[in-house]
Amino acid sequence: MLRMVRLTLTEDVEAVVLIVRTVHLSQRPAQTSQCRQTDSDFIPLNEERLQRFQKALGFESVSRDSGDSNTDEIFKFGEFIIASFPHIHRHSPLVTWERVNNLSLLYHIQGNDPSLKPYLLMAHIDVVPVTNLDQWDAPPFSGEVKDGFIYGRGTIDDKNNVMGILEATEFMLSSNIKPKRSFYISFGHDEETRGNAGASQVANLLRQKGVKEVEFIVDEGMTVLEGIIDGVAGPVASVGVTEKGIVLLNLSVELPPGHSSMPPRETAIGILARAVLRLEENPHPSMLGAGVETDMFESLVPKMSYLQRVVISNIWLFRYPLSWLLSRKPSTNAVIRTVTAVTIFNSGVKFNMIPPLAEAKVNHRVHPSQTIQEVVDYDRAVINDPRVKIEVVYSMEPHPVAGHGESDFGYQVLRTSVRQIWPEAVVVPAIMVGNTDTFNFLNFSTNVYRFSPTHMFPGDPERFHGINERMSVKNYEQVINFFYHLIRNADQAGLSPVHSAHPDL
Ligand SMILES: CCCCCCCC/C=C\CCCCCCCC(=O)NCC(=O)O
Ligand SMILES: [Zn+2]
Ligand SMILES: [Zn+2]
Repeated sequence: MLRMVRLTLTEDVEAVVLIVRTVHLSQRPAQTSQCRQTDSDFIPLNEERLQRFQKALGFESVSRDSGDSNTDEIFKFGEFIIASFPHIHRHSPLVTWERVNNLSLLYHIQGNDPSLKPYLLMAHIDVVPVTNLDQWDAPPFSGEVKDGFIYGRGTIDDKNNVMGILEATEFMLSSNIKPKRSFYISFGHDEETRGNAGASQVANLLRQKGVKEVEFIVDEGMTVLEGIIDGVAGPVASVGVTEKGIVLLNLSVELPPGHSSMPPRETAIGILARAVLRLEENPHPSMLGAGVETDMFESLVPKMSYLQRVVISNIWLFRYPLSWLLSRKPSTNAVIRTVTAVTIFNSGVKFNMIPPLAEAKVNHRVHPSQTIQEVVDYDRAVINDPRVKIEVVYSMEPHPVAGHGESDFGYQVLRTSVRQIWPEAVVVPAIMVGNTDTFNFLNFSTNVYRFSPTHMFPGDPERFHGINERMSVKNYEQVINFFYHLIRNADQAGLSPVHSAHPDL
């Protein structure tokens, strides 16, 4: 009897804690409101603009590995950009631009208020190679439109952002609109192979020019997600306010070669296969509750049912079941832990020779609550086999967390711009699960945001570096208008929105 009473009391106390915490979160201030709409605020996706994007997708500007890319195609894509946007490249006295290291591009657009610190927009002009050609619904370098979707490598990574930024800037200049705040645009040419010859050189050049600081930076990143986070209805604009680290490991096993008719009990292939299997079967622990993902879930509260609010408002209590739920999908799993991908596996010389060497590349994307050292130590313990040599090929620690509060100007400019294009969206801070060129620019600003105005539905995250990369025609129009609104909003002294989305968007 006594025990029963004690249990009831404990449950009551927990219930009160849950209710208090839930109420507190749901009382957060509402997000930005919408405002007046005028026609000059909207850039229609006419045939000319659509065709420019399709042509951009036609360049096979592929990066395969450091120093191994289609430089001819990348250069031609640059020439196409220069020829296609006359106000940016020829007519406007406000713009200075140059090629950097022959293949990347840097622009400066002069604003008329020198007291405002400039900002930086980034994107990259290279793409990853195409695989599984026979499974594409349209040729990957065609830019073909099928059932309302534009198909092609680069439609979401990252020619959408390159062309969207250019269209928005060209429209502004051709409409004789002069920005108040200066801005830079950087288009790196080797982001897909770590950006050492592209964005890194652009950063060096900016430093040489005496640029020490920018107000904020926006590069490719997380997206507008709909139906992807279980139980959350409507669009969620996830803005990467930090970025996962990366570590590339080379695992190798060396054993004496010999005749396959007299094999040893274990081969280098078998030993290495067991090591990578152990890594796959022992994922790094969930870091849920330790960082930005907590802010993300708390910002989602307005989109949730009462029961979900209770869970999200008390992650400390529901950490384990919530981690289990999120782990089921690769896209949500990537947000809560350091992930492990065995991406290359090589061995064997001849069918009747015992292999002298087996090698594998293991690519980790490191959660911001962990360090590279912790990840390598964990792997070593999991593999637990001294015959497997573990070498770090390269690594980068996770990025610092950018401000994402009510008074963080860059974040609010992004949030306002998103809400003007997707009025029903909730804007949430998030961890960028992939990597970007921003690591070259971290010394220029603490306000670094990784966001692509790509509207994604279930099945779409797999299109990154995958099969049937595509973007809807309507979404490409939103991309252009998102960047246009962002450029206009960055001119405001305060944070209140000035434009609203076109009704057709
Ligand atoms: C609970 C939160 C759910 C989040 C779901 C995430 C859905 C995925 C959406 C966007 C992911 C963008 C990642 C793509 C990375 C693109 C950049 C890139 O390729 N960089 C190079 C590299 O990382 O190797
Ligand atoms: Zn990219
Ligand atoms: Zn990519």
